[in-house]
Amino acid sequence: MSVTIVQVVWRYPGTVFGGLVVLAVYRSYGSTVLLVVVVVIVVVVLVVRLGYPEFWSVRVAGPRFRYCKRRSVRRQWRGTCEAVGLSTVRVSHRTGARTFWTPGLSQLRWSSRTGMVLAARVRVLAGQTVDDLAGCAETLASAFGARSVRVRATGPNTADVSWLFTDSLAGVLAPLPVEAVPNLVALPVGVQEDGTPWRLRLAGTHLLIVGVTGAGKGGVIWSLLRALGPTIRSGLVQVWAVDGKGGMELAPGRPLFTHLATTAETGVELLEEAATVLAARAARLAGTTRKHEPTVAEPLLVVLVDELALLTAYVPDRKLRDRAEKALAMIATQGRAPGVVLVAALQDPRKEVVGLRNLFPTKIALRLDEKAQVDMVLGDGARDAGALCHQIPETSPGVTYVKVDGQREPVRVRSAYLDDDHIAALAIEYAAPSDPTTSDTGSGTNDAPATLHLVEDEVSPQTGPVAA
Ligand SMILES: Nc1ncnc2c1ncn2[C@@H]1O[C@H](COP(=O)(O)OP(=O)(O)OP(=O)(O)O)[C@@H](O)[C@H]1O
Repeated sequence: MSVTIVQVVWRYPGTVFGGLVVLAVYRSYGSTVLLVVVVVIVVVVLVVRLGYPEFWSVRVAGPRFRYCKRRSVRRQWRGTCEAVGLSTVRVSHRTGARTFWTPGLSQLRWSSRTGMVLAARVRVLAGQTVDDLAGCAETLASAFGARSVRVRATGPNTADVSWLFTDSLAGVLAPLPVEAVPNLVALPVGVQEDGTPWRLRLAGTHLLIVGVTGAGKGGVIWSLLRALGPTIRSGLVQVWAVDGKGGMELAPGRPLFTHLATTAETGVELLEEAATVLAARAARLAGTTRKHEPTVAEPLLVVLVDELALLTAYVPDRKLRDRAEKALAMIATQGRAPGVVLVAALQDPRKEVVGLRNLFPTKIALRLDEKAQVDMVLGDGARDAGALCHQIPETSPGVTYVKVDGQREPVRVRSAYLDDDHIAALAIEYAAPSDPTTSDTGSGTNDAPATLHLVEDEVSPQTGPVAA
């Protein structure tokens, strides 16, 4: 009997406490006072709930929801595992007793309050793999009323499991604060669906950004440029941009770019010049270091190409196309170590459009037309692992799946959005130092001159390396 009472108190502490209070008031003051107290409480609750909905949701409903969900996951974990086939039964040879073994659940906590993400560490049983756990993700989500469940391997038999109860990527994300000393291997450009920042590596990689027209490639590019702002202004990073659409996309940020090419011809010349810089750097660095440290004398060179296909697949002049492909291949295959990074945006991921796809270590896939394109961009198995780019609604530009370095599973993220005013302010605040090597006047969409000199020939004294 006493065990049953303890169990009831343990299971329903709020109800038991409330009942005891009601009983105490009734015994001490009688039924009239109890009625008055109940009416006052009901009125206060109704006034707060209807009159102050935000306060109610933040201070009352939210904490109650989090408390109940956490408790129900903890309590129903074993039963749910049994139901989805993650538990095993072992029978003792000696006594014949049956024991249920369930994957261990630990560190159960709310990792993001705004994003409503309940996270835990799960250790699978001997004979199981993290893939077995991931295979039950949908059932684990519906069992606890979550929108989705993400399973991320942290070891051969452990995984971080996250229950997502709301879509934290539903709203437009305002431009993020700019860090005074940007970290070139973790630039904040948006938010991940668990509410944590989405940070992009730039140094030592190449970035491919793919999405149909209107998918929000611009949001990713401008967020990246914003995060780079202080390094662009100080000259530690130079952005050489090619806008295949005649400057329509990138021209508003003209002061940020050391060079901006707006035609196929000048775009190809710019790529070739970047390849020349790369070759010179590589020859100089050969045998001394394998890692480029950006300095003002030798900055990280970001070759930004918006609509890559306009330089490759759609150029009618075959010679020009071959030159573009040759320069791109050189940058993509050899550019990372000497600090020449390619960031390319593209609408159509088909192989004939970009044969270089596999040379981009970081791939970002926004909304795509067909499900077959998901694996084309993010790699084999990405769609099965949860990258549903073809299901991103048109009403959610900027929502993206990305393979974060070191993670097997694609992560759903959303880039911040910069409107025209933000871009104009960005261009003024973080304008690149004027480059005496170019005849570019910096007014609008001037193309890069046909011949650019090597950056290291013409620059001011070296400053310290950037934080990386
Ligand atoms: N991160 C974002 N958050 C919210 N809205 C966005 C975001 N990025 C873009 N948008 C909206 O979507 C529209 C299209 O975005 P954008 O021009 O960046 O698409 P795109 O993929 O570059 O298309 P295209 O290839 O045709 O240039 C923008 O005008 C803007 O209204």
